[in-house]
Amino acid sequence: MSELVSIRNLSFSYGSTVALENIDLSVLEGTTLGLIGPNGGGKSTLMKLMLGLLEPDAGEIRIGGLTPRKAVRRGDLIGYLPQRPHTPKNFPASVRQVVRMGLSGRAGLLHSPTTDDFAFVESLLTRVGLGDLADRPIGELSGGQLQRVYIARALAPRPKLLLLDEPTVGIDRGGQQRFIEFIQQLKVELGLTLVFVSHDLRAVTAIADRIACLSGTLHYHDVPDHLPAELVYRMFACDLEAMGIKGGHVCTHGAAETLVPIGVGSRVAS
Ligand SMILES: Nc1ncnc2c1ncn2[C@@H]1O[C@H](COP(=O)(O)OP(=O)(O)OP(=O)(O)O)[C@@H](O)[C@H]1O
Repeated sequence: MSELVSIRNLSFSYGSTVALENIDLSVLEGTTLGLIGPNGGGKSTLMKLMLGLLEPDAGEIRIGGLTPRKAVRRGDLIGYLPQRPHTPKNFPASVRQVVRMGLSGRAGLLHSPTTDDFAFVESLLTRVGLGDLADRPIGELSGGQLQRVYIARALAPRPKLLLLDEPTVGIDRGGQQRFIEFIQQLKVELGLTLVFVSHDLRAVTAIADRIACLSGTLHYHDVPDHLPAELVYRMFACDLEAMGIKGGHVCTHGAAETLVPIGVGSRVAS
């Protein structure tokens, strides 16, 4: 598997507030990276850097070998599902029209969407379970249905990488489970690579091949099964076992703030 996202020695500050320091991360093609961390840990900042909305102070990010800005401009590399997509009430567009808007990135490459692109949108509408609602004004949809519209829109240009920012916020437990199954299925069907930011440890550990834990620096980058229970307890004040999550060994480091940041492929020692 080749590396689709490569982050090397990345640092970023907002003025005097250091948000990210010396981050090394990689995401292999066809895998899912779950990004976790406490509030203010730098997850959103990393997303913004990956989308080219912020520029690193030091280090670099490459997506498919390109800088994030170039990767976004290419149109068919990165899809993004924002945390709470804004839908103006009475927005005068149908579900199909909103999903087709996602083709504009790809159209930038090809000048105008092809019949093939439109056919792909139709197949996406079916895949996300909105085939019967394609002509419905989006103002009439439920929150869960709207979320599917925006996933389909993000996938319309056929990106290799889909960035999901807290996609299960505001969804009930059953809905979260269905969403996880749904996104896993889409990933397999479309051959996607996913980066999934979430506070929902259950969702992240269920979906991710690897977990990255950020709190200014990188505290963990490895498979979910080795996630140290102690690290989770200190960072999130919650108990892996009580949550029914299969966690790893107990971490012997001190408080989260004093944990030693780790490098790519390694994990906090037991
Ligand atoms: N626009 C901004 N200006 C100044 N500081 C900022 C700005 N955005 C974020 N920060 C700071 O950068 C740090 C990282 O914030 P970031 O939003 O990336 O964390 P996060 O992990 O996404 O948090 P949360 O889980 O609460 O969404 C925090 O200290 C935050 O206060």
